[in-house]
Amino acid sequence: MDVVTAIEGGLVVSCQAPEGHPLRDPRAIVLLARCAELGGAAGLRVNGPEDVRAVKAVTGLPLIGLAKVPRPHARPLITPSFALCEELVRAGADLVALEVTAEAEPSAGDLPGLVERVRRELGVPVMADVSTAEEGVRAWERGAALVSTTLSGYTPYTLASGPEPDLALVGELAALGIRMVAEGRLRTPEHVAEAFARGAWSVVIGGAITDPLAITRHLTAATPAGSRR
Ligand SMILES: CC(=O)N[C@H](C=O)[C@@H](O)[C@H](O)[C@H](O)COP(=O)(O)O
Repeated sequence: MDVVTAIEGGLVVSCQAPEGHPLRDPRAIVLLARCAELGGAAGLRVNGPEDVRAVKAVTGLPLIGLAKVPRPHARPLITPSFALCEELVRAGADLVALEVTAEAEPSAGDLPGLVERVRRELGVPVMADVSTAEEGVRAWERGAALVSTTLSGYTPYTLASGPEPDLALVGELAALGIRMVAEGRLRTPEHVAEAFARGAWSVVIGGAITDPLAITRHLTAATPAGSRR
């Protein structure tokens, strides 16, 4: 079965940990991936060729690879070059996630063109991480197999969108026939059900599953001791 079909109607778990996080170790990412697989995940989303290679060695689940490129005083860009896509595929990614945003385009170049090129030259489907409907439509028209709401709330022109996932964007683009992935700030079964009710192809969840540091902080803040800190 192809990777896009394999994740239809399922949960993809994003197993990532940034520099400085206690789980920033490929061995820890592998353990998170194994938990996700045992828990019934339909796929995995993994950052960087090193982690992709490590996870690929222990699971048969469809593997979405991305490569975050850090920037000073700004969020990292998601896979902003063909060379990074090539590395991810060499490491075992079945599908490449790359951003198609107006924010990245001035430095990264023609991102819808990159979608097309990756599909044609590397022979893998592309998940376009976008922040607006316009970006989603541009990516879809140039051959993205999936469009994900990953960056809604993270580009300067969408920062006002708040703590909830942008499920309205899922619904808006799914209504146009675009294969949509709901990603970013999903935390509850209700978020998951709502995403599918609005036409999502699949959902991606990261921190709510794979970041015990953030979950602990969130819960300690509700304790008397935590709120005194
Ligand atoms: C904005 C950005 O760079 N998002 C990244 C994309 O890969 C990851 O840091 C997120 O964890 C992932 O999108 C899942 O989202 P959440 O962790 O909210 O469930």
